[in-house]
Parts: sequence; C-alpha cells; structure tokens
Amino acid sequence: MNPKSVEDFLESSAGAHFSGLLLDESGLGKSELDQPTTSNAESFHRQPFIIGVAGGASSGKTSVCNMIIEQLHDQRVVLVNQDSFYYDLTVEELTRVQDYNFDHPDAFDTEKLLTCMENLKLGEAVDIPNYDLKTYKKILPARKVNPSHVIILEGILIFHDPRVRELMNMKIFVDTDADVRLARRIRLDTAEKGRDIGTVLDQYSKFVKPAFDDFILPTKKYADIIIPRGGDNHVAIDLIVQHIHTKLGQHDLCKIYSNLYVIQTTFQIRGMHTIIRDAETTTHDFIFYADRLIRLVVEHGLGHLPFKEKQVTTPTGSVYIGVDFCKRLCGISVIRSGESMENALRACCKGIKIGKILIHREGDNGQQLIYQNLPKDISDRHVLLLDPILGTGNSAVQAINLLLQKGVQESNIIFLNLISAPQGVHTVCKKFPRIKIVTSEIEFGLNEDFRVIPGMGEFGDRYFGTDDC
Ligand SMILES: O=P(O)(O)OC[C@H]1O[C@H](OP(=O)(O)OP(=O)(O)O)[C@H](O)[C@@H]1O
Ligand SMILES: O=c1cc[nH]c(=O)[nH]1
Repeated sequence: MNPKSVEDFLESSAGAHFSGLLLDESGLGKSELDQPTTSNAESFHRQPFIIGVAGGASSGKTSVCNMIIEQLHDQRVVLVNQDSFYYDLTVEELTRVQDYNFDHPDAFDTEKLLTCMENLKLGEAVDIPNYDLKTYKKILPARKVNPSHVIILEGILIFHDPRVRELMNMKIFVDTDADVRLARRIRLDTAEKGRDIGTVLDQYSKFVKPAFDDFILPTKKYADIIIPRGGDNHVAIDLIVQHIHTKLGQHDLCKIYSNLYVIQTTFQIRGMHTIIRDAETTTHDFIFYADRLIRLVVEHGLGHLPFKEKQVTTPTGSVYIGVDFCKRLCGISVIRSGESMENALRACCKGIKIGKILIHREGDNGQQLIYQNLPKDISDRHVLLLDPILGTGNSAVQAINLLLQKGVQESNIIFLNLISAPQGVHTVCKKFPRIKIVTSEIEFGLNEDFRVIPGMGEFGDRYFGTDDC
C-alpha cells in the first residue's frame, strides 16, 4: 500500500473524484458524495456507445446498421430493433388487423424499451421481447442481450420519444427518396410476403405515408447525421464508422485530461493483456507478452517527442521530406518494475542515457525517496519516465517532483505505463497538467489494499520471477 492510511488516500484528489467524474460523465448524474470510493472502482464499467438509426419504412435502415456492424468487427455490437417493442394485438385488433396502425408511436411499448436500454447502459444483460410479425404477439423465449460496447437502436420512430433520444450518443437519419421506399415496399410485400398490390398501396396511403409525414419526417431534425440513399452511401458509412472508432478509442478519462493518451486497442493488444493478467501465466510468458506491450507503449510515447523537419535524398535521387528525431532525451526508471521497460527504450533509442529512482512505498508518509541516479544535464532533456503500474499515483508524484526539482520542465516529461488506475491518472494529471501520460489500458480502479484491479498482481514479482520468494 502506498498511502499510510485510507484517510490519506481519501484526502488525495484522486480518491475523492474518481466516482463523481466517471459516473457524471456517463450521464447517470450521481454526485461524488453518493459513492464510496474503492467499491466504486469495482463497479465501474465502460459505458456503451448508443447509436440511433431512424428513417421511413424501407429506407435502408437495416442495410446501414448491417454495414456499421460489419465494419465495427473489433467491437462488441448489438442491434436492438424498435419492432421488438410492438404491443401485442388484442383479440379485437387481430380481427381487423388491416386497420391497425403499426406506424403510429402508440403502437410501441416505449416504457419497456427505455427500461431495457437503461439496464444495458448499467452493464446488465436484458431480455428483449421476441415479437412475431406473423401472429402480432410476443413469443417465448425472449432474446437475451448482453451489455456491449456499441448498441444500435433501429426503428422508424426511434427518435420520437425525447427520453429515448436522450440515451443516444449519435443519431442517424436514413433519408431515402419516397418513390424508392414505395418501390421497395411493393417488391417486398408482393414478392416476399405474397400480398396483392392493391392491399399494399391501400396500407401505404392509409398509414405508411401519413405516419411518415406526421411522425417520422419531423424527427429528422434531431439527427446528427442524415444519410441520403441509405446503405448505398458507402462514403457516409465509412465516415460514421471512423467517428465511432475514434470515440470508442477514447476512454472517458481522455475526455477529461487532454494529457492522457491510451494507445488504440486491437485484438493483438487485448490478447497480450489477457495473457499477462492471467494468474496462471508462467514467468516466461509474462515477460514475453509484457515486453511486447511495453515496446508498443514506448514507441507510442516516443511519438510525443518534438521533431524537426529533415530532407534526405533517396537512392532514386528523389527528395524525401521527413523528420529528425529529438536528440536530447533520457529514460528514468522507477526501481524496480520500471527497469523492465529499459530494454524496450534502449531498443528504440540507440545509446539513450537511463537514470533510476527508488521510492520506498512504506516510509514516513508512504512515499520515501531512497535512491536517485540521474543524468547531470537532465534539466536540458526530455524525460521518458518508466513505470509499468500507476496505482494511487503517489510513487509517480514523488518521482515527478524530483525531476522538477532537478530542473526538468514539466512539459518535457512523458510518463509511460502499461496499466493505469483512474485514481492515479486523476492525481498525476491534476497535479502536473503539462506532463503526458501514455498507457496501454485504463483499469477499473483500486481495491481496499490499493492494488490495481483487475490489474496483474505484483508486476515486479511476476516479471523478475520473485513471486515464489
Ligand atoms: O501508484 P502507486 O500506488 O504508488 O503504485 C505504483 C507503484 O507500485 C509499483 O511498484 P512496487 O512498489 O510494487 O515495487 P516494485 O516495482 O519494486 O515491485 C509500481 O511499479 C509503481 O512504482
Ligand atoms: O496492483 C499493483 C499496485 C502496485 N504495484 C503493483 O505491482 N501492482
């Protein structure tokens, strides 16, 4: 444990702000004081990105949704259809089904839809009704939907209720020409559903068109993006997917602190994390995959160094306009876990000077500086501070304070982590708003022993093979 007591920790800004900031960001509106600090960390979950897709019947909403889902293949995406929330028809309504207006807002059980969506937002699995369009009734079993990174809510009137709109992070309106929509509907209802064209046209003029004009078209104004031509509009869909990727890549904390950089995840990166977090992983594999991840973090961190333009002539005699690396830099590792990052830094920056700091975590005030060996001219250098774990942030504060005392400019410090707890991020980013933190994953929080969770246990012991000692 780093701080002397829980009181010390709660006094630190990190502990006091963790719950408030994250929950408020999610729109749940809980105040900081509502939540106990450490248990909050455990209950934190990533908020889903909710996309609403509205538009007239046969406008191509389904194609748009399918294309988005296909392109977001590295994310867990779930599609929720407004049609699933149709009310069951009564016996009386069933006898005159041709007179029932399925395109009216009152045909949908919006309260039920809201409950399902709110639970999904809270990270809970939900049962989505399984509405049968042949019998006009819900049938069992319901569809079990697990919480996901992205939820797409699709339906003709999905923007009608302001409470549903309020849940959405992005609203898309698929705007397809009325003739095209009618032609598609005739084709679908006659060829696939076996209806005669007279019935289709009757229903169109009696319900579909008036509902479009009265209820659907007026919701177009709520859209953030209007897609002409639906699924045929590949350019619009590419742009939407790019935007969603950017948003998903940004952890909530990145929105709060512009000096926090979380490297863009991939299945490879998640796979490496899965191995190093597994308590069963051997020391050999732990080192191998931690090294791979550290290398990525180091490369990413180096990307934040300043550069100068440099032109070279290639073997073809052409000029290549490039950049020259920053020369005045050094690494400082926080003993001992930080030393695991030195090899990656040496492999990337030939001949780089590396200094060391040792901080004892159980001193007078939980943060005692024991040893330092820093380059003499450190104040002229950019410093890559190496420590794979950012927990409470107390060790980092101690290390950064020492660098500042030695004359290093705050904006010249890049702090490289493998994993970072939100508490540590708050502490460091608030106290040192000009340093940069580069990390590969943000954790849920800290447990009552101030260990990072889910974390990977004692990094130093696992990396240096001292976990059996
Ligand atoms: O943010 P904090 O709460 O201060 O915790 C982070 C510190 O804990 C780890 O070191 P540890 O004390 O486990 O020592 P080790 O590297 O020698 O194993 C880590 O390498 C950090 O230096
Ligand atoms: O979870 C933690 C916290 C500090 N240091 C570690 O190695 N792990």
